[in-house]
Amino acid sequence: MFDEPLSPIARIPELRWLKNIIVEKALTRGEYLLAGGARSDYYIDKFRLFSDPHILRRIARLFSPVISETAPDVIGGTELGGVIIATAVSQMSGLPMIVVRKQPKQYGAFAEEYVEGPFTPGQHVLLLEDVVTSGRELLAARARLEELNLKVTTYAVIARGLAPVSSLIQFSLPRSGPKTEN
Ligand SMILES: O=P(O)(O)OC[C@H]1O[C@H](OP(=O)(O)OP(=O)(O)O)[C@H](O)[C@@H]1O
Ligand SMILES: O=C(O)c1cc(=O)[nH]c(=O)[nH]1
Repeated sequence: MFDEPLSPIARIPELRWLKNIIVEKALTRGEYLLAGGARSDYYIDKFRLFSDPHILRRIARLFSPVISETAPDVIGGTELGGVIIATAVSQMSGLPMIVVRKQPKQYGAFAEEYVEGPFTPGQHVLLLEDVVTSGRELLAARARLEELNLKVTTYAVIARGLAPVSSLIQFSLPRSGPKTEN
């Protein structure tokens, strides 16, 4: 399915690379309000990663063992960053892609719908998110798909909080450094 599938062992240095590239390119320090309402003194600016085609492609490849293990019919992406990841993974895997909006579209053929893209009830969706902190956005997106009778496996690139969500890496800073306050 993939041009050069990564074995589980090969993934370990790749995950080290992912952590290093986050620190090098995407980690910023300051006082931030996060999507879930918590405050944090660091922020992972994921678009600094996804805007680089080489980095995005390499992140997408990290999902190849996840796809082999879960065998989804469709890749799902959460608005906005999850859609970028899902698109890259769809390109890599050849699997079709659907998107889950934060708010329903107000017009057009999909008015009032949260989910766009072709699917069949009963299909298995691998729903991808970029960064998970509380898990609220990802679980809301998952519920939207389940309402449409889809089976869902959720997976994030980065989990930075305590939410019980599978992810490529769990990112945290040392205790003496900045941390999220919930
Ligand atoms: O786990 P949670 O506490 O729900 O927070 C994580 C959410 O925060 C980010 O969304 P944001 O609105 O920053 O991202 P976007 O730019 O991708 O829309 C991220 O993409 C998740 O959707
Ligand atoms: O929880 C968030 O809103 C969040 C944290 C983070 O580090 N990066 C991001 O894109 N969102």
